[in-house]
Amino acid sequence: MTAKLIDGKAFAEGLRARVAGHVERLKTEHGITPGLAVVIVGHDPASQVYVTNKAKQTVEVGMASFKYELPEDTSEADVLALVHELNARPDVHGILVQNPLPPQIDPLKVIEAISPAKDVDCFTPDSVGRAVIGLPGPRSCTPLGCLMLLRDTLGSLSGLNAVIIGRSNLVGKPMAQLLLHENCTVTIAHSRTKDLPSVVRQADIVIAAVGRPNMVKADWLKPGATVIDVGINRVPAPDKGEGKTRLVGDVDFAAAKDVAGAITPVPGGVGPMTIACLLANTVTTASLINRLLPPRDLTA
Ligand SMILES: NC(=O)C1=CN([C@@H]2O[C@H](COP(=O)(O)OP(=O)(O)OC[C@H]3O[C@@H](n4cnc5c(N)ncnc54)[C@H](OP(=O)(O)O)[C@@H]3O)[C@@H](O)[C@H]2O)C=CC1
Ligand SMILES: Nc1nc(=O)c2c([nH]1)NC[C@@H]1CN(c3ccc(C(=O)N[C@@H](CCC(=O)O)C(=O)O)cc3)C=[N+]21
Repeated sequence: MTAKLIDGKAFAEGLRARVAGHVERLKTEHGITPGLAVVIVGHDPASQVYVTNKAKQTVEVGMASFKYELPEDTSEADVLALVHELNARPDVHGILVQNPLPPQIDPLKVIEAISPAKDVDCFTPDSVGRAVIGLPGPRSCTPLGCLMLLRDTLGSLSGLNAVIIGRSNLVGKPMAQLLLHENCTVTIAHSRTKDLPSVVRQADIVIAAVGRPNMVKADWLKPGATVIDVGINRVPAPDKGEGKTRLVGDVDFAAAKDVAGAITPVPGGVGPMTIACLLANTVTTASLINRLLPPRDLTA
C-alpha cells in the first residue's frame, strides 16, 4: 500500500489566498494594513530560513512585515524593551519572537511581556488559557495547521486515538488541546515514555514533533494510520554535493509511506501551514484590535 501524500504546500497556498482577500478588505474598507513583527535573536541558520519565508509571504498577502534581527549576545532587558515598543505600536498587530532564544534570555519572561492582543503565536498565558477552555482567540500556528490537514484528510476526528510525540509549549501541548476538542483520545509521549513503539502502534493519528531525523520507524505504525510529521531537521546530503544539506522530518518517510494511510512530506507538509496560520492569526488580531469582527472562515 502507498499512503496518500498530504500536500501542505498546496493547502497553505489556498489559505494564504483567503488571507490575502481579507487583508484587501481590511485595507480598502477600513484603511487598516495588518502588520506582523518577527523578532529573531542570534544567527541560528535554520531559524533564518523560516524568518525569511515568513517575511516574504507576509508581504505577498499584502501585510506589512517588520523584521528585527538582534545579535546573539542581546540582553534580556533589550529584548523585553523591544517587545514593549512593539506592543505600543499601532501599525503592528502581531508579534512573534522566534524560538529558541539564547540562554541569557528567559523565554517565559519574553512570553509574559507580549501583549495578548498581539499574540499571534498563542504563547501568552491569556491565549493559552483561552485555547484550553475553548474561548475565541488565536490558536497555535503549527498545531492549527496540523489540525486543518487532519480534518481535510479524515473529516471527523471524533473517537480516534491520537499519539503526539513531543510535549513542547510550541507544538506538543497545544496540539493535544486542539485534538481533545475534536474528541480524539489523546496521548502525549516524550523522552521518558516507556516503549514508545508500542504506544505509537495504538495510534490512528501520529503527530511527530521531536526534532530527531527519521526517528519514527515504519514498524511503529498501525497500518493505515495518518502521520503528521512536524519535525524539521537539516541533515548532510552528500549525494547533492560536498557540504550540501537537505531537510527531513522526524519520520522515516521512505519506509513509513508504505504502511501509513496518509502522510505529510518534509518539506512541503506542516511548515507552509505554520506560516499560513500565522498570517491568518494576524488578520484576526488586526480585526480585533480595531474592534472589527474577525473573519470566521479562515481557519474554521
Ligand atoms: N514544521 C513546523 O512548522 C515546525 C517545526 N518544528 C520542528 O518540530 C520539532 C519539535 O519542535 P519543538 O516542539 O519546538 O521541540 P522541543 O525540543 O521543544 O521539544 C521536543 C520534544 O521531543 C521530546 N523528545 C526528545 N527526544 C525524544 C525521544 N527520544 N523520544 C520521545 N520524545 C522525545 C522531548 O521530550 P522531553 O520533554 O521529555 O525532553 C520534547 O518534549 C523540531 O524539529 C522543530 O524544528 C517546530 C515548530 C514548527
Ligand atoms: N515563536 C516561534 N514560533 C514558531 O512558529 C516557530 C519558532 N518560534 N521557532 C522555530 C519553529 C519552526 N518553524 C517553521 C516555520 C516554517 C517552516 C517552513 O516554512 N518550512 C518549509 C521549508 C523551509 C525550508 O525550505 O527551509 C517546509 O517545511 O516545507 C518550518 C519551520 C516555526 N517555528
